[in-house]
Amino acid sequence: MALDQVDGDGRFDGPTDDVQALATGRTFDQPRAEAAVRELLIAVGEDPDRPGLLDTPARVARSYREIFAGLYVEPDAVLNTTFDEGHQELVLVRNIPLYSTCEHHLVAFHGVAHVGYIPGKTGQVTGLSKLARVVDLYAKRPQVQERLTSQIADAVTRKLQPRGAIVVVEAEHLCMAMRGIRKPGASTTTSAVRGLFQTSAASRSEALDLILRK
Ligand SMILES: Nc1nc2c(ncn2[C@@H]2O[C@H](COP(=O)(O)OP(=O)(O)OP(=O)(O)O)[C@@H](O)[C@H]2O)c(=O)[nH]1
Ligand SMILES: [Zn+2]
Repeated sequence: MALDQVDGDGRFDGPTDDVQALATGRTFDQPRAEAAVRELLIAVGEDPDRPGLLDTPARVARSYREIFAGLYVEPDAVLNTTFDEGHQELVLVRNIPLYSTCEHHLVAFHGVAHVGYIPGKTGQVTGLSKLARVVDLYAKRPQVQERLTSQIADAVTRKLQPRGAIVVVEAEHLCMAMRGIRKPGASTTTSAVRGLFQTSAASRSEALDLILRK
């Protein structure tokens, strides 16, 4: 499967077979999104026919296509690429930049994700970039931070069958910064642990020490 043909924005450049293997069955409706943005501009009291806004509906629609690219791709498929390294200890990718969209307000939350796992008996590992791709694809959906964190941990557990998986997400929610309660700088940390990290406090705290080390 040619996963590198799935760009960060979810566009497919590969042959049809690859698209079928990865597609979720959802599609993006560009004309409908454009019409909705035009309606929204009218609803907020703007004139969508003034020169500065003429291209805005099409532009915003394309932007949504990119921001929600993870709706059209099956994230698990990213983890189909594995290889046998016989490695039996922690693999941890820290500080994976993350941009997602709060499903309550459709504004951004952004920060970093840390993804770690201890390979299963066979020592089967995946490419490091694949962990970042899974983060990216689940982030590019309407989300809440808790679900995003769990979905990443569950995908790693399902696909790699590791002895344990741990995911920590640290993010700032613009819905709490630019509006509403207006607390810029407030940071939310969520974690999801699976397998050994649930049962062994020592393994969990060792991983958390490494993850949160500055
Ligand atoms: N648990 C959780 N809450 C979130 C997340 N993103 C946004 N929220 C919260 O979702 C809640 C939605 O609350 P509502 O009362 O329905 O909406 P609202 O009137 O716009 O709320 P305010 O943001 O407090 O103005 C808010 O408290 C947000 O802070 C998230 O990822 N996880
Ligand atoms: Zn929000």
